[in-house]
Amino acid sequence: MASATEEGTERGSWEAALRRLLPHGAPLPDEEHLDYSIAVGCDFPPVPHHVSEVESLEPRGAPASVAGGCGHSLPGGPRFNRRRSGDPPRRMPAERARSSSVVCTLAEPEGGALRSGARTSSARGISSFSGSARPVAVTFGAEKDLEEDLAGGASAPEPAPATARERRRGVCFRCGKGNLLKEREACLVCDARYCSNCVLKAMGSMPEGRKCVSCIGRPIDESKRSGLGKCSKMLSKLCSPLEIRQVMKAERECPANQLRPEQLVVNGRPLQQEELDEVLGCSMPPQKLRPGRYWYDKDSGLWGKEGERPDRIISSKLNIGGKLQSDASNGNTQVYINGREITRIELKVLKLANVQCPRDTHFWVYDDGSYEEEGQNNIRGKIWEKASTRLICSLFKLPTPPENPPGSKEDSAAFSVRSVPEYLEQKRVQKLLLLGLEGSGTSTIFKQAKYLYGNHFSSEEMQNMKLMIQSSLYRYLSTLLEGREHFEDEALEGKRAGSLHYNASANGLGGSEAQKHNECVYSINQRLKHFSDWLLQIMAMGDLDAFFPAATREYAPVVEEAWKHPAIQETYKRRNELHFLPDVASYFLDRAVEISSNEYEPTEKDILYAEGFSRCNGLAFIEFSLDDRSQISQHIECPHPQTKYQLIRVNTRGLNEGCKLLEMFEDVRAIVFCVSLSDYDQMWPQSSGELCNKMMASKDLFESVVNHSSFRETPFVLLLNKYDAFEEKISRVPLTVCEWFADFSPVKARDTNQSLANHAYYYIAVKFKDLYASISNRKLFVFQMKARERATVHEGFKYIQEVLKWDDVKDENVYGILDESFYSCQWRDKGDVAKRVSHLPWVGKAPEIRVTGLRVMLEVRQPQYAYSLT
Ligand SMILES: Nc1nc2c(ncn2[C@@H]2O[C@H](COP(=O)(O)OP(=O)(O)OP(=O)(O)O)[C@@H](O)[C@H]2O)c(=O)[nH]1
Ligand SMILES: [Mg+2]
Repeated sequence: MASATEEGTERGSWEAALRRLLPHGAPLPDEEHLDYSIAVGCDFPPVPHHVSEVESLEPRGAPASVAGGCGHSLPGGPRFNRRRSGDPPRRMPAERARSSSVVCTLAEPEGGALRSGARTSSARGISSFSGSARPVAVTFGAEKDLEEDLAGGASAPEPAPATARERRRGVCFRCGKGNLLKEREACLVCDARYCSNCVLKAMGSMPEGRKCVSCIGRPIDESKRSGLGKCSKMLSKLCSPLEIRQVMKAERECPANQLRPEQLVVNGRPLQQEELDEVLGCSMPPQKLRPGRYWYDKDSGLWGKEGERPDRIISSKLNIGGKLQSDASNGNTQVYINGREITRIELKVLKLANVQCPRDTHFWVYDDGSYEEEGQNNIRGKIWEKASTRLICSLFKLPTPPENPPGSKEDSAAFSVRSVPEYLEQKRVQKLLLLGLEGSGTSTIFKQAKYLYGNHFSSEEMQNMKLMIQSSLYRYLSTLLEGREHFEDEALEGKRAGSLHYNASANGLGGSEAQKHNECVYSINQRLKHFSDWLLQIMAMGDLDAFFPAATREYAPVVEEAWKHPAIQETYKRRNELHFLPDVASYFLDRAVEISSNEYEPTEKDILYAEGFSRCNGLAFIEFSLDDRSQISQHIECPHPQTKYQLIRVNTRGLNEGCKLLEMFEDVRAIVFCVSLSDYDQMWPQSSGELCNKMMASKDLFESVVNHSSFRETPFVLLLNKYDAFEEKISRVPLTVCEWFADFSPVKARDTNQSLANHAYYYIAVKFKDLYASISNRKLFVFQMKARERATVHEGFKYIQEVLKWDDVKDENVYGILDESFYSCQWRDKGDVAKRVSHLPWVGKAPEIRVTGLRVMLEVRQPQYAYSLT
């Protein structure tokens, strides 16, 4: 009875409700034909988390675009699910946890990562969310995954849904609009990409950073780890700086985005949570750690990927992972460090650092770099002590311990672990190897690059440069004094031989008269003679650096006196005969006293005019970018990272010491070889000590580098430098003094109305091109330079950049037309091209300008030149 009454009441209530909805007087349908959805839909507001509780649409089977959901609203507006009003909502515990986290985030921004400053975006998140009731169920994916996630399960982080990845790049996952050129913000978990209109709606208040609301709590896609905390340009336009800071902080620091211990396997064993804490909490943790298998040498602190060479040094003595295995880094050198067989590159660097390591040597290396042979109890030195070793290590991507380890007195706050410089981790670093015979201008180009691209000289480098300039004064003076002695002997000899008669009668003359006849324009007084003998002796013993600069101030007045002495000035007039006296000698000797003073600070010009870069090391490098985007602030990640160049300069001394050094540069992107045009009449001591023409010496060096097996596939750019000095010299000294240029005909220059220097320049360029073509089947790129003029150095680097771009696409044969140009460039429009080439002295007639695809191609050919070659 009771149940009959209940049934009657229930029936009465739905009939009443239905009657209210139907037109007045319309008959009620019988129960079989009732459509429940009308009434039920009204009972359930279109709030996403309520909707998601309903499981009637089989989320597993839903297409991924819906299941991935991520804010992508379905056409046709809100959709409700069929459910009988009496049915209790059924949901999994995991689902409940997930949806409540969403609710909390959205409803209480203060409780999430975004506090007061973040309200705008969270508010936006809420309104949009309720406005577009999102499809069902959806995002909350498979129950199993959820359970695992919440339990901090042992499985690897769930990859982003494949369908999300497969989506076309330019299409927004929410509004479906596509535009390849527009930036998209991607979810760190599922890689769903959103346009600027949708990103805040899809990601809400971002309590864990850039994740779709539905991905909150899930581990990130590991490939995105390096981008954590780096804001995009799009987001920086949408949110206030404070909001950005908080979102980025949350992205970096929230627990869900952290590595899990089992993702790290060290020496063959997955880490425990305490071990991970120890690694991350030590004073020198491995930066930018990613999941993977690593080896760790707890004695030295060396750390690397399993099967690879070490890539950083972290704190030593950490109790983590298993035991270090001998094959941890896959070395095959039969040389061992702390039980690990080291790799070939480590062995090479050890050899360069003068560590004796024949086969079957077992070393113990400690965290301060000191090392000893196993069982010998005798520290033999410190591996990373010398600056040159550190430099070589960083060039070859081997780590070195920091100079001021954290916690040391010097600088604990400013410490940053940069065992491998950051740029080496970026793929877009292009190494350029700058080579050339001594004096060709490589240091000048290097220094100009420092000035040009904001890499200023450190105080240590300035001090080095100052000492170098001060000691060169003595080198120049000693060359002059030596020349003077030689010229004096020559003159007196001539005098004696020329007047035998005079000599005979001179025997009868008094002392002062006789002395007069033993003098000539090259003679100096007794005091200077003493100084000269002393200096020349020091030079002969190679002790210059031991005496100077300590003695610079003391002797400065004598240097000045000697330089101004008529005998030295006479000697200087014959400087063409003094092969080791560079042009800059007078520039510095004129200011001997000023330069020798303690207060002397080299000017920019002094630095550029000084020879070389530093006295000791033959190897130097800098890194720079040529794109004009340097002003982009550091915390805004550029969607297309700038191409960085690493300019590595090796001087000839470095080359002589070991062409083996060149082997280690096989990964350079281009060889930039520098030749001084004005060397054609200079002499140069060969390794045998014999003098040869300096241009010939340059040619030999060029040939040996082109022939080097490491550079078979490497583009070559030849910089023909010192065009200014060459222009001045060519009218005085014929090019034919150099045997290689014996067939040069200046007459043809007159025929073609070119300047002699211009004509000679092309002649030399083609000589090098021909030489190159006889060895390599690649093409030689030639650029004319005046390295003392900064603008031409910048042009030179731009040119190199274009060569590399060309090299990247050449196989696609887009630029096949470039075959024989001396100077080929791609610029944005023809006007730009014309402007850029107009100042180049060798652009004879109007250059040929072609439009190829999106770019303008410039080709400059020299038809006249072809004729003068025949
Ligand atoms: N006139 C002129 N002098 C230049 C030019 N480029 C470099 N020099 C000068 O040539 C001298 C030697 O140049 P460096 O740059 O030291 O030559 P390098 O190739 O580095 O030689 P090392 O450092 O000695 O191996 C310096 O005095 C420079 O100022 C140039 O284009 N024109
Ligand atoms: Mg030099």
